[in-house]
Amino acid sequence: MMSASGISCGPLVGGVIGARKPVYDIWGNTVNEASRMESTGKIRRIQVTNHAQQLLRNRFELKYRGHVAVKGKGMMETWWVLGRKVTYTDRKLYADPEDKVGYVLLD
Ligand SMILES: Nc1ncnc2c1ncn2[C@@H]1O[C@H](COP(=O)(O)OP(=O)(O)OP(=O)(O)O)[C@@H](O)[C@H]1O
Repeated sequence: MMSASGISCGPLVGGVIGARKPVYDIWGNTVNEASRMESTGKIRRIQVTNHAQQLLRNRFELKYRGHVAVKGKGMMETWWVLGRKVTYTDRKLYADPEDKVGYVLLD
């Protein structure tokens, strides 16, 4: 199965609604943004908001996408998540022991 993914970070409200058939759901601007990151993204890519990128950038390799038109929000700056950053302690993942920093591509 091929899918696009989106991530946003921020406040939201979660809870169970329904008496006969209770379901847990989440609501808020953050949820809508995450959904828009998915719907304006690309297959096999992870698109994230500015706030999410700030929280991820120390541990993940990101690439600036630019301004994206988002329904209900206007233009938003977004980033692609390329993969996890590999640190010195992860060097065993590399054949070259001197290759101290790199990243693992997701695709
Ligand atoms: N709890 C949730 N789980 C998954 N997706 C959600 C959730 N809440 C909102 N969304 C999705 O976030 C998007 C933005 O929500 P919004 O309230 O702006 O809807 P809308 O303006 O009617 O958008 P659309 O035209 O996409 O239906 C919608 O596509 C909606 O399906």
